Amino acid sequence: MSYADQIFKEMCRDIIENGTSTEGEKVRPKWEDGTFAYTIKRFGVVNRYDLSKEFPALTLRRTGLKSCMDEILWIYQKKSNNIHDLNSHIWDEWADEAGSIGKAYGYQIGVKSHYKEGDMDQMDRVLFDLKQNPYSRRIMTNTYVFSDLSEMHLYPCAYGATYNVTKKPGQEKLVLNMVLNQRSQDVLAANNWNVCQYAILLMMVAQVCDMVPGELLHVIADAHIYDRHVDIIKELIARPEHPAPKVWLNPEVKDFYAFTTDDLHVEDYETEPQIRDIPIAV
Ligand SMILES: Nc1nc(=O)c2c([nH]1)NC[C@@H]1CN(c3ccc(C(=O)N[C@@H](CCC(=O)O)C(=O)O)cc3)CN21
Ligand SMILES: O=c1ccn([C@H]2C[C@H](O)[C@@H](COP(=O)(O)O)O2)c(=O)[nH]1
Repeated sequence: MSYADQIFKEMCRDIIENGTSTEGEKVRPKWEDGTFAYTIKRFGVVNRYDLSKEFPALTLRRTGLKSCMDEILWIYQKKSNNIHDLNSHIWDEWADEAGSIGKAYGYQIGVKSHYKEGDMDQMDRVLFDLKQNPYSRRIMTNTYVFSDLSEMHLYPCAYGATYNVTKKPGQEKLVLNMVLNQRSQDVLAANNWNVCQYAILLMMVAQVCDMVPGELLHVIADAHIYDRHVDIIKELIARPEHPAPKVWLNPEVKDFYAFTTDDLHVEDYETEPQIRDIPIAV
């Protein structure tokens, strides 16, 4: 059975049983009808996924893996902050008339910094370091740039990815691991979405650096279930589980900038029915 389902079920039970309600607190997001969107929240959730064992897709309902990858390419490969470069509509509510979400996500990944080897943006620096100095403990991206927050339409939620390489005795290739730091997580709408996204990013980066993907450690400060999602979550975690799907990338791709969603292959992804029209707090 998919390990991601078990982690998800345990996390949701923990939030419902041991979390606290934000009702009555001053909260930011609202539902479409203007009422405040309260949550049950749990501070400090840490989940660990081992990509060498299986891909961390939920089978309790289907995660749109191609759409996940499309958003991750939007941020880390196209380095775009414009929804016209994205094939899904998940960011529409946060875009202005020109389609921009402000100086968030992809914009920050594309900002160049000066290094002694020359000027590089955040993603190029990660690829450079992993190839030149793989055992460095300084390989990361960060989109939570304080000086630009006032120009972001939504502050980055999954804001930091730290890459860390391990050398396993007897194993030919180096293992690439990642810590994903997230300050805020809408568990129903985006937990498995974010997990699968960064799993795919880790697989892409490992492949172009001739490494194998290892562990993805997901650190969440505020893991929450919105009030209008609680009953949906209760029904979801009562569902049966299926085995994890087989997910792989086209092995021919050796350049990070050459990947497209056509290079993602998914087989045997058996799931419980999709939940349509999940309300999103804006
Ligand atoms: N309240 C809230 N939750 C979020 O997850 C979220 C935000 N706001 N704001 C910015 C982005 C947008 N995100 C979203 C928005 C919508 C879906 C959503 O409707 N997902 C559908 C499937 C969409 C698809 O496959 O194309 C789902 O069934 O989960 C997911 C993530 C994640 N982020
Ligand atoms: O990748 C994402 C982006 C957004 N979210 C969720 C987490 C929160 O529910 C909202 C953002 O609201 P804040 O008040 O800024 O925390 O969006 C997510 O889970 N994953």
